[in-house]
Amino acid sequence: MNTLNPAITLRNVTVAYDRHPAVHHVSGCFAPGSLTALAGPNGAGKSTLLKAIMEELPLAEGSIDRGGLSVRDFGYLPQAAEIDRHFPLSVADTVMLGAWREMGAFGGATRACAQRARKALLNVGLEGFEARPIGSLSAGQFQRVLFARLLLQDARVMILDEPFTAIDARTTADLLAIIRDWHRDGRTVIAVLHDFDQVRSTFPETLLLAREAVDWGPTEKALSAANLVRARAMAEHWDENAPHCAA
Ligand SMILES: Nc1ncnc2c1ncn2[C@@H]1O[C@H](COP(=O)(O)OP(=O)(O)OP(=O)(O)O)[C@@H](O)[C@H]1O
Repeated sequence: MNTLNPAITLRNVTVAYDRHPAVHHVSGCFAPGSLTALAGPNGAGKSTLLKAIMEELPLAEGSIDRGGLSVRDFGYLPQAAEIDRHFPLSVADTVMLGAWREMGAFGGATRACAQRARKALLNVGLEGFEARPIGSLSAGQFQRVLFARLLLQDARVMILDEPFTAIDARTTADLLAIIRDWHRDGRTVIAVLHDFDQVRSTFPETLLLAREAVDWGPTEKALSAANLVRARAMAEHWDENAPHCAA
């Protein structure tokens, strides 16, 4: 992995659907090599913010500085519900998609790449699953495959949207260990999480979002009782039809 790691800086980021803001005036910086949980109530704008960072949604206002990297340099795990598992792809092919840049558009899988895919599958506990169609996997096994794909992609920035939803404790522990390894390697990791115990045990930084940033900094401070009460109160008063910048 290239050790030159960029900061991702948000300046007054506002994202709206049909002119109704889902993320409002968020500013701050994911420092190089930081490990940040993105937390907040349902509808707080967490997925929306990740999609904006990944350029899947346009900004209504503000800017995002990716430190000279393109989103194609980022590893991205969308929410499970957004991933189509009906493609007739094998586990090995799915993992090797993580190396598409090395393979080129028509290059096909190199032997080295297939070897790395096997190693990545070993790392996520799926040795021997190479030929299985992805449609036949359990939710937890499929999540392991997606982590193997990220391992192959070897990106300096990893963006994960609810990586542990509907995943059992054993798989969650294994995948959290991979996230800790990424952090030790100096990668920048941002993950949407709902389990505050997981956040407190593994994520040094937290952005607590309730459409606006309630707090962004060291996890213990960001997830203080007062901040959580504030985030919940903000969620109770959301007006889904509020116009852009009414707040
Ligand atoms: N495609 C869309 N069109 C219109 N509104 C949307 C769309 N996607 C999300 N929203 C709205 O934007 C707001 C933020 O949604 P988002 O999915 O970003 O929240 P979240 O914090 O990720 O929530 P959760 O914890 O429930 O996954 C919600 O009010 C949601 O209804």
